[in-house]
Amino acid sequence: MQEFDLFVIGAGSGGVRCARIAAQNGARVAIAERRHWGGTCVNLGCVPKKLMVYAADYGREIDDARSYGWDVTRGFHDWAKLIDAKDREIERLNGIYISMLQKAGVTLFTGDARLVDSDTIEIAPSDLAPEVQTQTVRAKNIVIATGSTPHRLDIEGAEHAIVSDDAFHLEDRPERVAVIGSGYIGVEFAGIFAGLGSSVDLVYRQNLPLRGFDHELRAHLAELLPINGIRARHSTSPERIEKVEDGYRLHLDDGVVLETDCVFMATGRRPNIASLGLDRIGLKTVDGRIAVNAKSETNIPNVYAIGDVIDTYNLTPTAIAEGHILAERLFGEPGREWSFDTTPKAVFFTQPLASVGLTEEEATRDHDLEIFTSTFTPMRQTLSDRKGKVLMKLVVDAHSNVVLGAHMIGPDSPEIIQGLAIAVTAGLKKRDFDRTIGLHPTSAEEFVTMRSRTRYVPSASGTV
Ligand SMILES: Cc1cc2nc3c(=O)[nH]c(=O)nc-3n(C[C@H](O)[C@H](O)[C@H](O)COP(=O)(O)OP(=O)(O)OC[C@H]3O[C@@H](n4cnc5c(N)ncnc54)[C@H](O)[C@@H]3O)c2cc1C
Ligand SMILES: NC(=O)c1ccc[n+]([C@@H]2O[C@H](COP(=O)([O-])OP(=O)(O)OC[C@H]3O[C@@H](n4cnc5c(N)ncnc54)[C@H](O)[C@@H]3O)[C@@H](O)[C@H]2O)c1
Repeated sequence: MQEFDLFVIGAGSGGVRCARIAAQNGARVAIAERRHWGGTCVNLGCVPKKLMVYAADYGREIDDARSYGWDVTRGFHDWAKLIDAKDREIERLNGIYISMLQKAGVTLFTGDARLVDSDTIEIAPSDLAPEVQTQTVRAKNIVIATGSTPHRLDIEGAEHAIVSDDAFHLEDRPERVAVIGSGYIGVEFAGIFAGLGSSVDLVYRQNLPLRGFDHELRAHLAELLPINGIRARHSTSPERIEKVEDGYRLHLDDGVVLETDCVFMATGRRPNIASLGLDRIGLKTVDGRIAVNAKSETNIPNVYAIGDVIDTYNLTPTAIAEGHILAERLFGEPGREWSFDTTPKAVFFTQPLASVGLTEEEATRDHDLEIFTSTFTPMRQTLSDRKGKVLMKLVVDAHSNVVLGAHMIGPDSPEIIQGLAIAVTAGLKKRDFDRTIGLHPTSAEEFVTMRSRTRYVPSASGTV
């Protein structure tokens, strides 16, 4: 039987990084993948999503170019061509992931891996390689990096709905789409479909989209939805989906019935733990996720878990960081520190949103706050008369002057907030922002020229 120092289950963002760094530190490493090399981000997540966001952006840019003197009209968008080009790019990336692992000396297994006991793994044939023989191997350490899968609501007719995995492979673009859920995926795909010409309804339970983001940003996003051709159906939940001759009817609990060609459930994801044989070794789970401590350790010595399967941050850079730290701790020099608390986040909507640090609602629990905001029309939109203002916001501790959070909705906000994430991670003060000279003319310079405080917010706990 083959034996390894480390066996990684799942070749996604976290697993690939963990395997590569461990192998580069001299460990004998193997990795198993059952579906697609590179995992969700590369195949059914960040990468294809961003390519589709770009596709939608081009349509608007063609419209706006006319105001700048270009004699162009928005023609027909060829959905099949986009999907084909996207698939070719992803195939290229799959190859890069495979060769990167091989170059690092990692042994690759294609198939469905499960635990036989705490140091034995069985790899059975999967859809990616139905012809392979079942194999059993041994490993001193096992990392579970199996990611997550879209969750479907348990309502009548749920089988008629698509989830994000399907959205990347639709043969045609639906003319009418009803998106359920206003988290990351719901908001991003509402923007993609509307941008490409579909008629979009966004159905969500709360009064504002994107729970968890800064309230002021969420309110601003709610104003931008109709400007971008999206009908917000807020404060309502889906009851059932009915198949009708020319599509579907989505029945909502406020009595509204939406006629649509496609119901898209963007209602969260669940960790992939079902087929891993966790019960067999007594591995502890909590609410469907693998329970780990701050060192990615499970309750079974030498079995670790990272990424979406632990359901903590559920982002690619955090899965990568967890994999890297773990590999260095097990086989190398534990080196760098990573600041998970200041993980920046972005939602790639038509006017993207991005945030780093605390929201006003989070910060006010323990801090007296000074809030700085700026709302303006970006210069690029002035000639084109495109609607939709930029909102920028700094959340500052009133006593220490430390910038606790930076938030923005508007063009290029993810690129701008990535830079500001360094400042927030470094604990810089508002006066450091103030002494920074602007880069003109940009939208970003507004972050260093917000001089007048918009409001003072005393701590909600009243104890500061
Ligand atoms: C539509 C969408 C858009 C997203 N956009 C972004 C974004 O813009 N930015 C961002 O930071 N994050 C984004 N994410 C989230 C990001 O993709 C995930 O957080 C990230 O991929 C998690 O990495 P992971 O390694 O934990 O899991 P994954 O990347 O999901 O990898 C897990 C791998 O394990 C394999 N596997 C599972 N079980 C087994 C088994 N038993 N045997 C063998 N292999 C197995 C799976 O096939 C998969 O390839 C997006 C997600 C989605 C769905
Ligand atoms: N840009 C990015 O970084 C990015 C993009 C896409 C996905 N992701 C990651 O993938 C994860 C999954 O994305 P997601 O959008 O599916 O999940 P999410 O948790 O962000 O949003 C889920 C949505 O479904 C709704 N919902 C859940 N149960 C419901 C019910 N019973 N009835 C009605 N509505 C219900 C929620 O209210 C919410 O609006 C995200 O949390 C994020 O970590 C990140």
